[in-house]
Amino acid sequence: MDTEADLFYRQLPKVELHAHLNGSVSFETMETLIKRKPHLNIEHSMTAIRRGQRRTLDECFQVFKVIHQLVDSEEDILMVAKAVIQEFAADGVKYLELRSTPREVTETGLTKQTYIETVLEAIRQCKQEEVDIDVRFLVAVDRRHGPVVAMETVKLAEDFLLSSDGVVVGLDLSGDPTVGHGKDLFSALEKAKNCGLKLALHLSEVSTQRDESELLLNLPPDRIGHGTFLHPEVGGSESLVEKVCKQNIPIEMCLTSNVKGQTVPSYDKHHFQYWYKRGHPCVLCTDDKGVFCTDLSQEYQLAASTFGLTQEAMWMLSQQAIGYTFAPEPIKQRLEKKWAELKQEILQ
Ligand SMILES: CNc1ncnc2c1ncn2[C@@H]1O[C@H](COP(=O)(O)O)[C@@H](O)[C@H]1O
Ligand SMILES: [Zn+2]
Repeated sequence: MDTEADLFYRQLPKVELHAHLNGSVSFETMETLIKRKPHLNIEHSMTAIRRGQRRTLDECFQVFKVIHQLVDSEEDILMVAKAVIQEFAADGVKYLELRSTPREVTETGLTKQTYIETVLEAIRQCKQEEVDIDVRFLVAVDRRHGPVVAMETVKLAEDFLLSSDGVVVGLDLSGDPTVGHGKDLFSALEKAKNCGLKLALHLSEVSTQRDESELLLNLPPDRIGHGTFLHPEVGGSESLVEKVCKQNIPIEMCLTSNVKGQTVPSYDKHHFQYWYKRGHPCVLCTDDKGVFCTDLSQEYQLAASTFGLTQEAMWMLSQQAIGYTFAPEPIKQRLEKKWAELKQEILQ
């Protein structure tokens, strides 16, 4: 049965800024995908990491390979994206920045261009169906694919920035953090920034990325994903912390993802504590709600119970996230208004 706290966190209006499309596919949608492609012999246990289970980060990336086999056509992408948007809305998310890596699949005729178009179509259909959520899209660069692909992806993202009516707002850098070096991607990222794309970069997700983060912070990114190993206590450095603080770069924090992916040893050791205590901009996110079996309400509740934060403090945290979105000013004002209207009703 739901407790009063469960209800509060579900009702709390929320902003989700770090969600990978194919990592966000729910159990129910996965069921449909598995049934559609029985020849692949994929079981649920291969696409999600359940309660109490842990995986190495490397094993997490194997999971994405399996999911990509299941989601490989325009039809799949449309279904998955619509379902993910509806699920976030049902969880009380009022503003969502979804990110995904455009893929090409010869067998199904999928191109990177149609991949993005299909995600945008899903966003359009949800809007038309009056799903109560504002959705924007970040085109993702998979670091494993190297500088040439990165540059191509930036060009594609730039086209959509100009033609998507404000839906495409930025660029994400993600993929296995143990592969490649950010120095090879610097010029692509710089180009993206110069053409007006906002940058949300996975930084210092593992401990071996110190030099890379030092370099990429010079861009600077508009938001940081994870930033798990930036501070000196875990092998980062004062200089990294100083760069992040001076430029006041918000950090996207994904508690369950980091604990299940074992880059953080336990919830109470999560670096949210370090940055939150300093009053640094922090935003709670899910990362991959399907793979890690979570949702944003749960992440808020988890942070509150782990770090002893009041409902008032959690309200503040969700409201402040509006300021860290890549949405234009009028949208931010609309969200602020929504939060103000709901406050009396929800926060007693
Ligand atoms: C767990 N921490 C993580 N660290 C880095 N990259 C991650 C990630 N979780 C997901 N991705 C990135 O998102 C892709 C899946 O969604 P899309 O196919 O793009 O929608 C993964 O292949 C990886 O590149
Ligand atoms: Zn991520």
